[in-house]
Amino acid sequence: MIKSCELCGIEKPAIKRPKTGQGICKPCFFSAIENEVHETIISSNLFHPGEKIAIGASGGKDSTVLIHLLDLLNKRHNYGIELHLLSIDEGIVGYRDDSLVTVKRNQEVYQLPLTIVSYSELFGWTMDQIVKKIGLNNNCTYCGVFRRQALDRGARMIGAEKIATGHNADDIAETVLMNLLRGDHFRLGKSTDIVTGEEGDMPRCKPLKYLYEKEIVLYAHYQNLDYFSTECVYSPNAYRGYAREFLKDLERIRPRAILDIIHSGEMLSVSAPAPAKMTCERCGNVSSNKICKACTLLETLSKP
Ligand SMILES: Nc1ncnc2c1ncn2[C@@H]1O[C@H](COP(=O)(O)OP(=O)(O)OP(=O)(O)O)[C@@H](O)[C@H]1O
Repeated sequence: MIKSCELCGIEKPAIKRPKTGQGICKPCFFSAIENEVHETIISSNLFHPGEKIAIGASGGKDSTVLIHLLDLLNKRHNYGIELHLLSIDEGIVGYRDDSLVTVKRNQEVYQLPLTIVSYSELFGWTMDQIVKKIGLNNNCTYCGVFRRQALDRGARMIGAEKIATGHNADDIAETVLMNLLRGDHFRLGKSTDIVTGEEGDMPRCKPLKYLYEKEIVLYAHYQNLDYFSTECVYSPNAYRGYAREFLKDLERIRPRAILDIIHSGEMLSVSAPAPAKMTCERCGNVSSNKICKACTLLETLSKP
C-alpha cells in the first residue's frame, strides 16, 4: 500500500522533512514552512504596520527565500509593512557581481525597490583591493565589520525602520557553538536573539531563525526560486567551518540537535552588562568604543 502524506493524509508524500523526518506532500511542506515563519514573526512581534523593512538581499538561497516569504506573508496576513531590498556590493569580482544579477532579477519578479551600496563608495576600498593588500588571512574580519556598517548605513539611506536578514537555524546554532568554544559569554547570550540592536537606531531581525538550512534549500528548489549558489571566492571563515561540520554530523544522528542548541543558547543568561553604545568620533556611526571597528580597520589599511 502506498503511504499518504503524514500531514493531510490525502496526497502522495514527495518530501522527507529534514526537521521532523515526516513524509509529506509538497503543498503541506510549503504550508509548514510558511506557517512556521508567520508564527515566528507574530510570536516575536517582529513587524508593525507602516514600517519600512530593508531586506538584506545577497542573492543567496537564504535571503532569496526570505524575500519570497516576506512578500507572500505580508500580502497573505496584511502585516502592512513596506519591503525594500538592500544589497551590499563588497567588490568581489566573480562572486558578488554575479549574485547581484540574481538580486536584480528577483527585484523584477517581486516588483520591490532595490538599493545597492558598495564598500568602494562607503569605505574607499573593494574587498578585492583589501585582499590584495592584506592577503587571505584576516579578510573575513574586514568584510564582516564593513558589511555590518554598510547594512546600517544603507538602511538609513532608504529610510527603513528595521533590517531583516536571512540567518537560519543552522547559522544561529553554529554561532552558539562558536561562542561557547571561545568562552564568549556576552556574545553567547546575544547570539540567539531574534532581534538585535534595539538599543541603537537600526534594529535587525531574523525571521528564518527556526528554519533549517536543508529545508530552505528544498523550499527554494520546489518553489523554483532564482538564487545564486556559489561560495565566496576568498577563504571561508575556518572556525565557523569546524562548527558547521560538527553541527552537520550531529544533525545526521539527531536532526533535533540544531533546535536543541538554539534552545540551550536561549536559556543561557548573560552575566556581563552589554557594552554601552557610543558614536564613533571619526565617522559618527554606532560604536562600542570611541573609534569604531570599521575606522580602526581602515586605519590599518592606510598604513604602507
Ligand atoms: N552582500 C550582502 N548584501 C545584503 N545582505 C547581505 C549580504 N551578505 C549577507 N547579507 C545578509 O546576511 C544574511 C546572512 O549572510 P551570510 O553571509 O551568512 O550568507 P548566507 O548564509 O549564504 O545567506 P544567503 O544564502 O542569503 O547568501 C543573508 O541572508 C543576507 O540577509
